[in-house]
Amino acid sequence: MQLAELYKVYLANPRISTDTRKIEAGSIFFALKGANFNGNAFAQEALDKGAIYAVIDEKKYQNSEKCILVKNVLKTLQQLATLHRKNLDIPFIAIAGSNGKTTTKELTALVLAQKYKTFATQGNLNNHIGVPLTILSIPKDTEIAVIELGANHIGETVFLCQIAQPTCGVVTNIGLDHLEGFGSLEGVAKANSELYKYLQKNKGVIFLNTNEKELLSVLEKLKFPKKRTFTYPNEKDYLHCKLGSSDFFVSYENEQGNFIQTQLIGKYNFANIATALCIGKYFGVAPEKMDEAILSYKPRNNRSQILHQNTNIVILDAYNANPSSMKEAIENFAQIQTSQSKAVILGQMNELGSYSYAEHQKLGKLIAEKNFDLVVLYGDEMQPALEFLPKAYFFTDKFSLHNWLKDKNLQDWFILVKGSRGVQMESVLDFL
Ligand SMILES: CC(=O)N[C@H]1[C@@H](OP(=O)(O)OP(=O)(O)OC[C@H]2O[C@@H](n3ccc(=O)[nH]c3=O)[C@H](O)[C@@H]2O)O[C@H](CO)[C@@H](O)[C@@H]1O[C@H](C)C(=O)N[C@@H](C)C(=O)N[C@H](CCC(=O)N[C@@H](CCC[C@@H](N)C(=O)O)C(=O)O)C(=O)O
Ligand SMILES: Nc1ncnc2c1ncn2[C@@H]1O[C@H](COP(=O)(O)OP(=O)(O)OP(=O)(O)O)[C@@H](O)[C@H]1O
Ligand SMILES: C[C@@H](N)C(=O)N[C@H](C)C(=O)O
Repeated sequence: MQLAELYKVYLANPRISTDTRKIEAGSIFFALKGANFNGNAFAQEALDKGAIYAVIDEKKYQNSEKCILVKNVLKTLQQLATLHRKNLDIPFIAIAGSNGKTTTKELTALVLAQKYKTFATQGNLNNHIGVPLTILSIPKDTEIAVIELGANHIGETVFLCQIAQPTCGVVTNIGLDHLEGFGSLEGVAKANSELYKYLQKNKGVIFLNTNEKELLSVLEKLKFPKKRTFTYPNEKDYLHCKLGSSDFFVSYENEQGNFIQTQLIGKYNFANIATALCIGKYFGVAPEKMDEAILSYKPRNNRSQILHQNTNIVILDAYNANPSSMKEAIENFAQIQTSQSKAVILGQMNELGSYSYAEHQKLGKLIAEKNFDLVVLYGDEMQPALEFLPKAYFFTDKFSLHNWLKDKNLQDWFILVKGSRGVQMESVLDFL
């Protein structure tokens, strides 16, 4: 079937499913191929469960007129999203960068929703499949879209830009994430500059955190026109961060000179808040409405959450980890004043490739400088950190870690839990 024809089918039934385990009746099923399954094999099941069409790319599975045969299902999904985006004449704000994309995206969407019908990426659906699915979920009456772009290799951001066609964009920061794929910090900078280059070519606007020196140097090299850059802080900047030491939530000073206490911890989250306010200001959202929006945001899903776990207070920051975000989280944890004993329970940082040894070693050094009362490390790749931490407890299997924590029976501790997604450090919660 031709793309234009498929687009008509989509417009009449604008819901897409890719998974028969959570299929929506009335949706069009796209049979993707993945590491574990061939989606084509689920086409019939999708139709049986209420999908109105199944888009497949293997003829042998075409056993009804409801099966639409295309050359490549993934490419078709991406092309359909590109076409749909072209037909949405609204601002698209792309959020890229090493750390803080999802939080910045959530805050920005809440701020913009005070004035516009806003649509934002759900959860973390930010890759070559997630971005097309996001775009194909955008309702017709949407006035503004906030789209997260994820990447772990060079070329991926520009590819996603061609689908999402952003009119504005933010690179949150350039840090040491996904070094295996990006190759180096320069690689991370190059990958993120793909968004800037796209916006440069298409006369877009960028929102810039001028505290991020790496971003400034990328822009300098690109000679991005200043008049299309909306920055913070600037001369008239009204935002000041105040990190209380007794209450650890981030406060900021608003235009009226009042301190707004948010539900977010960590100075790093101030940058995310400031970006959202900067974008809101650009789009004319009233300052008091923006404050309301920021105040309402409470992080979920393992991202810098504060939990009261029996008698312990836990900062659960186990959504992901890389050298930059680990450093921020540890420094923030160290500066919080409390009478409680402090423990860090940290899982290994994934996707660091040849940097893994040295970066885990550096992490060990940083932790040692902070003199926490208890250090617990998990994962094979954490081993080099032990060089600086002779008293740390180290585990390479979850069963032993959990049993040890259960026996230790920590009471009235202040605990930071962080690690890469792959090591799922949130599992320790049941033993705290
Ligand atoms: C293809 C797919 O969507 N897979 C999801 C699926 O995985 P599963 O292992 O079960 O199956 P397969 O992938 O092999 O299956 C192929 C298809 O068959 C379907 N199917 C399977 C069984 C069945 O009974 N019925 C079926 O219909 C199946 O649904 C497939 O369509 O399920 C998993 C559990 O829900 C999903 O995790 C898996 O999703 C994959 C990983 C995915 O890419 N999903 C995107 C929608 C997405 O955006 N996911 C984000 C995470 C993005 C991310 O990691 N971003 C990175 C940077 C980008 C890196 C990029 N280069 C990359 O490679 O991704 C970042 O740092 O932010 C998310 O889920 O949060
Ligand atoms: N501005 C920031 N600078 C450094 N680290 C940050 C920043 N914002 C968030 N983090 C850290 O990153 C973790 C994940 O936050 P968030 O999900 O917002 O980032 P992300 O870039 O979307 O991550 P991912 O690419 O994995 O989706 C947080 O729990 C926190 O530890
Ligand atoms: C979860 C995914 N978005 C990510 O950031 N992965 C890195 C490698 C991690 O989990 O730390």
